[in-house]
Amino acid sequence: MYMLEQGTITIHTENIFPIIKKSLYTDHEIFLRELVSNAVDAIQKLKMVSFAGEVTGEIGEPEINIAIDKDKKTLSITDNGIGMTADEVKKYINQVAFSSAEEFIQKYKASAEQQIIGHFGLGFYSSFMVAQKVEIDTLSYQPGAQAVHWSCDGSPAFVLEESPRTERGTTITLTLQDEEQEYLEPMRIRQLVKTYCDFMPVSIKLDGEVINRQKAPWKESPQNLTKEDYLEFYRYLYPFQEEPLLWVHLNTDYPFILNGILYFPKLKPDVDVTKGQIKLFCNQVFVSDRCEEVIPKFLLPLQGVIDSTDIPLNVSRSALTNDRTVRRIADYIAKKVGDRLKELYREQREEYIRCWQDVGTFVKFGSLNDDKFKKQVEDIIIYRTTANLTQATPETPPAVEVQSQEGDVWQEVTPASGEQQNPTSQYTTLKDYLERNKERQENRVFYCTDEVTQATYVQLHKSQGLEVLFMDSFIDTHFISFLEREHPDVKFSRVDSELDKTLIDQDKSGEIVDPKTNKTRSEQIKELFQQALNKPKLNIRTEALKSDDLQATPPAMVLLPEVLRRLREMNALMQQQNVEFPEEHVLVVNTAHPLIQNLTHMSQGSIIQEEGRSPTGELTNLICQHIYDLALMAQKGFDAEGMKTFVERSNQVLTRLTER
Ligand SMILES: Nc1ncnc2c1ncn2[C@@H]1O[C@H](COP(=O)(O)OP(=O)(O)OP(=O)(O)O)[C@@H](O)[C@H]1O
Repeated sequence: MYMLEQGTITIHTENIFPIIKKSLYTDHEIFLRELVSNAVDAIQKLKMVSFAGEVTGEIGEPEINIAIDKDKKTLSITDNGIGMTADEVKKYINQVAFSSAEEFIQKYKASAEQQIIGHFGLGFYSSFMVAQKVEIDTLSYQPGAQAVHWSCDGSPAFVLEESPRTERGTTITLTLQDEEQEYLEPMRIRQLVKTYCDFMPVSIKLDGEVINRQKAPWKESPQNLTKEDYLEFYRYLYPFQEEPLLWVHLNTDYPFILNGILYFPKLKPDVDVTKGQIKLFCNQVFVSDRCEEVIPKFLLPLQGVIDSTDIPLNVSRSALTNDRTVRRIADYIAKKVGDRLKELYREQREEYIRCWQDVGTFVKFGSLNDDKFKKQVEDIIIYRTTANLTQATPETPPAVEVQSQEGDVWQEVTPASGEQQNPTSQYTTLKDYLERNKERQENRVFYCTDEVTQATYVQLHKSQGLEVLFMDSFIDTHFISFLEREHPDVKFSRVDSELDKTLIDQDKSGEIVDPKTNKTRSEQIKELFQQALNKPKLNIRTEALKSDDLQATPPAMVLLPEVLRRLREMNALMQQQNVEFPEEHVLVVNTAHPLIQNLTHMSQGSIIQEEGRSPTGELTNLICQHIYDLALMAQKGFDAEGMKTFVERSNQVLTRLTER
């Protein structure tokens, strides 16, 4: 073989390879991505010169072949791309590749300790991380080109000679180092190709079998993809996961190039919302599983793919966070997500409602964190309400979306899966709520944070025509504070924080004064409870609650004023623990309830008795305590002692009642 040249690669750092190897200690496997990327580039360059009419004849089917020779301990990557002439090898390999190697090391040292995303674009020399010897065998597409063979054993010395190769293209052969023999295992190579090269647009073969997918759906135009295509791609990316709720296809080339598909997953309580799940690609080459820097914080739980050549990849993560383009990309993503949600709200309301439970969390979190996003979505934030906004009865839920005359409220359709919320649930925006209720409760919002424990309170409001919003997702506590800042004139009260005057029957308190004691009925009841409960800090109030069905209203209710409750919630948050239910709460005794009325009659019988044991008086006390416990139950659970007392007292009361 004719020797063309023997020489040393001009680099300024003596023996660059040990440094490369050490710098990238954990990331050796990426050499394959780099070599396959070069092969894809070579094929694309050939296509370009062929389009330009510079190639005579057919260029054939482009492909990349990976071959393993366990005996020789070699791994080779062959492409039928553009190839290189001897001069090009000298220029691109000896000079370009190695000067970029040097540059990389300088950069790497400068940002020591800093993690660099995916060590992307390290290029040809990264093969020295795993190889003790690297050979290039190549034939350029140029007419009459001489094939050449280059080899280098890891020292700066190289050999360049003529090669008998007759096929256009390039073969890179690595003789693997002893400790890198894992790359002789076909399984390992398959796994690497699947990770890094799955969506590269050229078929990659191992032992004659194509092992990559090639098609990158995010590069397609959204018009060409069906719902099933998106779902299929999702299942491929995240096998064994529940179907995503919806997706956003990103597609822009100005002012930066960005493609991608982002999926809204169904949120799991155990999901780590600080850890991104989106895969970052650069020109269909996988770069990293982590690209938190590029995604707005509130969208981190999204899944899917983004692909951009405009994200700088060989910089530290902190540099990336501060990069202007990256910040603009993050803004763009937020905007696109907002647009998609608005579109869904406008065009597929029932679908929007179906997803709201999960999507709403993103939207609220985003509104809290991103002012621009907030402005975008503020009109599409919805709340489940107690209002009956349509005529449909629960037995015959409509099969399609029903809009009211105003066009601003709607009825949810029966969800296909059946596991969604109550099909008769209705939703409203805050704006519509305020508008609808402005006559009766201007600038006042009643809300419920727990449908089960606050059921009595909700029922009471509902029965008097007061509309209650359900704000029961974990983010809502913060979100209510946010809404209050946004709407300073609107007052938000939880249903159990106070009694609106609408709920109280002002006439019924029309008081009969007992001639014997000179006290009103209400005063007697209050005293009765004060004595029975003996809690100086408890504020006992008597009110006649309005009701259409006396049995459905409670005999008593515990109220915790909004301010007090929030203070307590804040303390709990800060101390990371449950804070005791404050003793300074309000007990409203419902003088209109038959139980309370019976109680006064009963106690009157006992009060006038002479001092000493009074069985009726004791029973009255027990019942008062019991009524209080029942009311308290809506606010807090029992501790062990409380539970024991409650059960014992229940039995005692029942026994006494049956004795009579
Ligand atoms: N398989 C190949 N076929 C043809 N030319 C190649 C091949 N591999 C490498 N080259 C040439 O060698 C040059 C240097 O490659 P190297 O991988 O170091 O850097 P790069 O591909 O230019 O950039 P990057 O750092 O993004 O990988 C390439 O630009 C290309 O001209």
